[in-house]
Amino acid sequence: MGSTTLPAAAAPVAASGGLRRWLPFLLVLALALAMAAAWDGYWGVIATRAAIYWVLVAGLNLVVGYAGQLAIGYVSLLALGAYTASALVEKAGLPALLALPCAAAMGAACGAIIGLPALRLRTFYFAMTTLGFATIVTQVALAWVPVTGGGMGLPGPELPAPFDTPQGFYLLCLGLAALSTWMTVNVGASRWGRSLVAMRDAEVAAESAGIGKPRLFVTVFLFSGALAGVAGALFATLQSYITPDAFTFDLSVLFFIAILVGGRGSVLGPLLGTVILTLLPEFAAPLVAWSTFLYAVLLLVIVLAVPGGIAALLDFKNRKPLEIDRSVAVRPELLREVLARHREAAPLALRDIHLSFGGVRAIDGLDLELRPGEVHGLIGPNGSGKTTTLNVICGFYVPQQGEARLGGSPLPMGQPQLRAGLGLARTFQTPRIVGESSVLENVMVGGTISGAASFLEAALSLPRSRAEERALRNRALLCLRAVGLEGLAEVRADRLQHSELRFLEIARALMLNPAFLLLDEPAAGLTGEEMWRLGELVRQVAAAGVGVLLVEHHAELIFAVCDRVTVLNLGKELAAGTPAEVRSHKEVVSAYLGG
Ligand SMILES: Nc1ncnc2c1ncn2[C@@H]1O[C@H](COP(=O)(O)OP(=O)(O)OP(=O)(O)O)[C@@H](O)[C@H]1O
Repeated sequence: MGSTTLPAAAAPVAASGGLRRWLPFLLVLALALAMAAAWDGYWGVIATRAAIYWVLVAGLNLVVGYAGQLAIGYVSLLALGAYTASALVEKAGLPALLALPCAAAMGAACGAIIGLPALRLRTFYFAMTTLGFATIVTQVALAWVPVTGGGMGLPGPELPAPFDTPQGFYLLCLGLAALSTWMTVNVGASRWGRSLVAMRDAEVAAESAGIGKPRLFVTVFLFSGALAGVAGALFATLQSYITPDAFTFDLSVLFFIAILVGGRGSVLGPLLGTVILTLLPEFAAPLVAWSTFLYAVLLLVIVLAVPGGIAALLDFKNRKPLEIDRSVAVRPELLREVLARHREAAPLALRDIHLSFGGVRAIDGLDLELRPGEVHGLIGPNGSGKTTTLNVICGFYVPQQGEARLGGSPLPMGQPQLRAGLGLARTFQTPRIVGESSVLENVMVGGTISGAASFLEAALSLPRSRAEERALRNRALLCLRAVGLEGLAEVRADRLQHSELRFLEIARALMLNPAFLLLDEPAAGLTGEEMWRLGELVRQVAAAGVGVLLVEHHAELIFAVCDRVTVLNLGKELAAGTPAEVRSHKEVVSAYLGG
């Protein structure tokens, strides 16, 4: 049996936290502190502006870079934070330092409002709603003269000592920027960050892992809105006087492009992107009227030349070549440990399921029972309804008729994100993975629902969140060892071969400690040897008490590993029984197996 030799790039998994993760940020912080020591009035203002912009971009990065939402109108939240703080200080006499948390609260509330359409709208449609919101904020700022001062504007809050000098204010902004960085790095490396990226690149896999979009998105929009509100209050102080003209569309574009230039799913990249874009106009002062044009050119260059942005340029470890001739060596004996906790053994049954797509009867009165500890094969010609059946069980399709039961309870139709909690795990006909994340991170997504730490606990890296992350990581490594991929744990998943992606998906599904494992054509694209390793793995999963549904075209694999087989034809059961019974069934032989 071959083995996955460790490539240089995939040296044993080192703890990814620690100094290595923080070193680049500490370097940037040291430079920023050196700036405060050697204070220069002109560059000091620019550095202060960069720090303020970063407070906003750090939160926006979770929305745009991690969750992949095109939120291009975030200048509106900057404006709301600025006006909230300025009006509270100027009109209500609130102390300036208390105005900061009020601006954060306003930003959070409006951030959630901006974010709600993202639950239904995608790509440009969502982008347009954020722009629409920005227009509304500007119009209200112009029209609501008693509070905002209209076109005349308002003085920004004046902070008390020690923040009333340019250096003092710079250090405050720097401190808040450092705090935002620390929190967003923590979030990015937690199950919250992985869930956002999984929603962005593999939504159905995320839902199958039990990740609920509404709670995830609302939390992240609240957080990023709060940071934008704080940035707005600081911006108002920096400007000393605010009018609606200060919150231009160019500023919104700057925030957005800083993330694209920096690279998706990274914090360091967008941080450097923000610094570069804040400095750029200073070096190109004569071209200030061309700033929008320059941003557009920069964006085009990045998209065409370095689609992964600064983060991709800095990703040295994924540049090293992987060994080409590598094979997956499964270790089924580890499954006893992976699947140690047994759920209550109960069958999963479909009764009289009917599902049509327009005139196409994909499933036509199907009964099917999956039993714990058995491998149940589902075979049939192309288009016979195998994947549709799997999607009904997983809640992605709602049948027009029939019911599903898990043990004694009805299985709710639809709601795929609730299946993981019921112990149903699956793989996909075409592997659904997050290409830009590491193999280990992809597998960790499968265990998301085992975590209980809140978003805030993750952001502040509190003990429960840290302990859960450690446990999740160790379990993911164990699952990877079981499927023979531990040597590739730190490699970007999109560098894997097709067969490795199949095993990666199985490792991710095993993270759930499932009661039922549903495999959709897991042997497609595998070599003969890999297919038999897969068969060995599947048998051992069932031996651990898990019910397996194996949708396959490889008849020899099905007959070798299944306890029972159902053959579908045109959405109906053509035959069912033991492999020997099905193999000798006349109609099966003529319709599917061939003479
Ligand atoms: N979302 C959909 N919209 C419309 N028709 C669909 C949809 N999903 C499946 N179908 C149709 O339902 C029928 C069953 O498809 P299904 O994918 O379940 O077959 P299958 O047995 O898994 O085939 P294969 O072995 O090729 O994967 C096919 O005629 C297919 O075209």
